[in-house]
Amino acid sequence: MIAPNTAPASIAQLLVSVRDISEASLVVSTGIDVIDFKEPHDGPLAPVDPAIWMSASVLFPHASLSAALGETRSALALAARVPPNFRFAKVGPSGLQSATQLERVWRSLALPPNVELVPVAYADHKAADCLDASRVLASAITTNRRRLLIDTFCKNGQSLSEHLPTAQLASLLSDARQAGVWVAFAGSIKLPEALRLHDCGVIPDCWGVRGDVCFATADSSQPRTGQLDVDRVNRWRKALKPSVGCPIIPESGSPERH
Ligand SMILES: O=C[C@H](O)COP(=O)(O)O
Repeated sequence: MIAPNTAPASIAQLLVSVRDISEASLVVSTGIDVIDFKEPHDGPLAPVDPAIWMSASVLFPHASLSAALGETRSALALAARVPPNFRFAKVGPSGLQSATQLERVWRSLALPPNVELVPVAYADHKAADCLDASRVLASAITTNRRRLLIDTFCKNGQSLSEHLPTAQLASLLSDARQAGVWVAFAGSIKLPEALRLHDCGVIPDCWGVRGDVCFATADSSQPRTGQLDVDRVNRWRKALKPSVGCPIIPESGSPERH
């Protein structure tokens, strides 16, 4: 077992990426923690149409909502359009090769005051032409960010732990925990892989999934472009939180039903 220096969270949150209101409606009552809007056909963090964000902000006002904003150019263009009651906005670092560049982009995002930036690090950072996860984490810590999502840039079926060995994931988690940074793991992660990491004591604060909660597609390397399968979402939710009922639990408040 690889034990991070500080105690891991025993129950991780679950973020599920959806592409539209109909998929969001399917998951809102499943007990997942974050509903993340992302267009899986267009890349690792592609934004959906901002009109979908607006509808979600009205239809699911009590859910923890997240928007993928893409990489630098689209994130800068879209940040101000994220609805003020969204909780998170995820921004990718591709093409940013220095901490100075990365931190400048983060600073320049005109997000509404209560929408928290979730900086993203790519496990396959060379393919994304950017800093590696430990350097993105270091920037997050020095600029007092509270969140980090470690994802994969290439969505070709290779998962997070095929790019980063378990010991490295444990070390990133340990460094993040010591600095009080919440970490989500994503990147073509399948439930058995998450459970294996749990068994090793490598437990992030949150798991982010898309491909593993979709119906199979004709192209097995692209499961994330399939249709969302609520049974698979429930399988993840039950595996992570066997005793939790159906509420979405805002981090700062008490459970609320929808
Ligand atoms: O933020 C999480 C991602 O949407 C995960 O997507 P994926 O499981 O298809 O890599």
